[in-house]
Amino acid sequence: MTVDREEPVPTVVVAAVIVAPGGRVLAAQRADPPALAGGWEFPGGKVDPGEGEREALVRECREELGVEISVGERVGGDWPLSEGYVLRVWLAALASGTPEPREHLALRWLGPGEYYDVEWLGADLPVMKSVENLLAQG
Ligand SMILES: Nc1nc2c([nH]c(=O)n2[C@H]2C[C@H](O)[C@@H](COP(=O)(O)OP(=O)(O)OP(=O)(O)O)O2)c(=O)[nH]1
Repeated sequence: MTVDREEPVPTVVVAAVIVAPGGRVLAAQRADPPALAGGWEFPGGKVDPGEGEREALVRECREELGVEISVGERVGGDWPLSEGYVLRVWLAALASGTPEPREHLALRWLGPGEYYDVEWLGADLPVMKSVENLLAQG
């Protein structure tokens, strides 16, 4: 009998790529920690124990931006983050409200041609590339 060494379960970070008419996507500038402050990401955060991933996405967008979203299709699989964390990403649309930076330094809507105008966090740059391809397919 072989005994598999158990893989530690990674913490899941969920993020929403909120897409608005014209292919605009919402980027958010992190306020902390110091190592990440100033970098741009997609709104989201860690899934709480017992919470569903889409549920966490809706909660984080409510807390961070003051908006309600509807969650659409998944973007890719597990995007690598630092050790012990994985990033899972979904497309989303605004259902109600106007995003405001409650926890971020700033928000920016990036239209096609502007997708790389911000300093994306390392994990988010390939996500942006994948989103660009998805949106180009229509
Ligand atoms: N939310 C978010 N986090 C990201 C992205 N890309 C990326 O590398 N991260 C990293 C930054 C953080 O180390 C971690 C997410 O932590 P967080 O601070 O957003 O989580 P949280 O809102 O649950 O915060 P907290 O309760 O732990 O303070 O994942 C992204 O696109 N969105």
